[in-house]
Amino acid sequence: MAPAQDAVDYRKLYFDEKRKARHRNQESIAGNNSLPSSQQEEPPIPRELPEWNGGSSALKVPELNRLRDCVSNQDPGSIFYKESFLPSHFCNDLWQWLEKLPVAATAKSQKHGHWHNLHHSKRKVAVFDGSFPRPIQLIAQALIEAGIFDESVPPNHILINHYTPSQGIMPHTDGPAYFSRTTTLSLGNGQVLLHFEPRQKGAFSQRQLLLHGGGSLVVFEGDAYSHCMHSIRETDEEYETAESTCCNVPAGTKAYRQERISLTVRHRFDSGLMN
Ligand SMILES: O=C(O)CCC(=O)C(=O)O
Ligand SMILES: [Fe+2]
Repeated sequence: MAPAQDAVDYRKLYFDEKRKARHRNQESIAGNNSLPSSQQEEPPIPRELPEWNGGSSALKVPELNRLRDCVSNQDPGSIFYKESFLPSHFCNDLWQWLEKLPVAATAKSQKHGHWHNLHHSKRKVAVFDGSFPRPIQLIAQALIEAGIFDESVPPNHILINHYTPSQGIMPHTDGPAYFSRTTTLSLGNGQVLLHFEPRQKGAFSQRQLLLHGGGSLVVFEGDAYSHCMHSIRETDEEYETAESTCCNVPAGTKAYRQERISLTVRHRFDSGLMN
């Protein structure tokens, strides 16, 4: 059957984005070469960050098989999931390190690597943009090693969300400021359901994914990135129950909510602005 006129060619989109990113990198390298050397250095990592005691060697992460780890039936290329992607000792060290990140002086003063409370949702967030301290570098390296990120569009932006058991995130898309692939790692002992719903009613089926804590990895791209919104519901219930649209666990599985920290890793096209 001939493809519909308005169907999105994700292969083309992917290669276009890759080409654009490479072009930007080349431009920024060319630009940097003409700067005085004092201005060529990476933006500094804030000195107030806690010490990292979790070791410096590369993380041993499972090999990913994109076909096997793909969980969405509707669009086999768009959602991948791997439980326990990060080693458990690293998750524990990382949780402790993240809890010690400094807190921004005011809700408005967003600062690289500082926690601040979001005004509208009270959720706590911190951002690393452009330059990464050691534990975040280890994660970025592991994601490149696992083939989730290409070196031409490397992870350069990490948004860390700290949720109480009842908190969630409203339906949204991650938008065009980023390369169209989102990777989220989940820490903590609880679980949540991540909901995908089409931006245009009826365009795709709704889907759910149960995100375990303990270093699980979800990657979404393709229609899940561009044509769906994703969200985590707010609830005061002790657990949520997976529905039949859940891609990775049987319907009826309970997802027990607990305090959770997620790290959303992306390639931002104009990364470094926060510094
Ligand atoms: O915490 C999560 O799993 C989702 C976070 C998210 O969607 C975002 O930060 O854009
Ligand atoms: Fe998001």
